[in-house]
Amino acid sequence: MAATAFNGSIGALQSRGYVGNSALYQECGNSSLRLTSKGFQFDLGLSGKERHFSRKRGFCLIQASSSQTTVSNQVSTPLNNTKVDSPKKSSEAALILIRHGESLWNEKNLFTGCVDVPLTKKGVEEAVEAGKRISNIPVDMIYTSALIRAQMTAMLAMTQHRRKKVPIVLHNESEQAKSWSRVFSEETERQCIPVVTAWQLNERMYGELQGLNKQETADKYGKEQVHEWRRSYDIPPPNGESLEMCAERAVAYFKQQIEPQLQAGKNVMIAAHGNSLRSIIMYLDKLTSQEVISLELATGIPMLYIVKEEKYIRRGSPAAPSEASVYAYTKNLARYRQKLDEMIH
Ligand SMILES: O=C(O)[C@@H](CO)OP(=O)(O)O
Repeated sequence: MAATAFNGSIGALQSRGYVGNSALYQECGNSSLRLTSKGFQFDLGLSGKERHFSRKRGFCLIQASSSQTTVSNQVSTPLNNTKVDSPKKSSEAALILIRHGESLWNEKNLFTGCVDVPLTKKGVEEAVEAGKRISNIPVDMIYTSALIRAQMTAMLAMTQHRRKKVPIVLHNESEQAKSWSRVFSEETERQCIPVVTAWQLNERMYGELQGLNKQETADKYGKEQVHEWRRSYDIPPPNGESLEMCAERAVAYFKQQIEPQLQAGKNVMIAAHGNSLRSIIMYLDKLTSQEVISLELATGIPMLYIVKEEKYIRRGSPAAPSEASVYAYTKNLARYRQKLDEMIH
């Protein structure tokens, strides 16, 4: 793990969220302190009180925490020898994926596919909870499927966002719809998050299984056959889409419409479905058709990726809004967190 120079105090690191509940401080030389926290390492120049603190304790472990961290050692440091405060253009971006909360047909254990079923009360609560987990992560654009359960999830999640920008569904289906939904204030537009709805992100079309009970179908056709229909890569359910067919539209849409936004540094949230997201994750994580069989997504759990130099770095699910380590992933996120804190306090 490479250490990096940081021009600031320990307090500054703490307030930016790089140092959380547990950190290993180690003196290295007269005036510097090496700090290891959340899989990151920083060399701190010390002055006065801080030098005294480190001398006194030498090598110490600060109070351990119960909060889990999703940082992995893949990323050595977010700072790259740059001051956190100095703004620098970067094409790093955050990508949040959320499978919709529980729907009324999830609850009844029915194959849903492209049938447009709303959320249950539990699904609403899951979406709100998901929103809390990502409430500190910047969102510039939202993509949802054309189905109400994904749209409800996105909107409910955004009610929890600290930045309080207003998600606005774009209506580009006709020239009239476009012109009738125009906003005439640039300032108001800046306070909005465009929401693009796309059928290509819809759940995989389940064909003649739509509306059938999953357990009864397994009893009738056998557990293995039903598992093949539900999870295999290239075997479609009767008259429906296989995951491969679903990927042909969902991943193509992701590459054509969403990837360019990420490459331009926009932070994107996608609210979609078990199988359309499985196909996108297969692309992001370069999973094989064998590996994707065991990929299962829970309802209402946000997953974070950092997009850096055209690579997707999976960061798992932020455990809580106070999950400080999320902001150590990129300089932009660190700056955003700092600004947000300044705005709110
Ligand atoms: O019924 C569906 O549309 C999907 C998602 O709920 O089910 P499965 O998990 O079987 O792919």
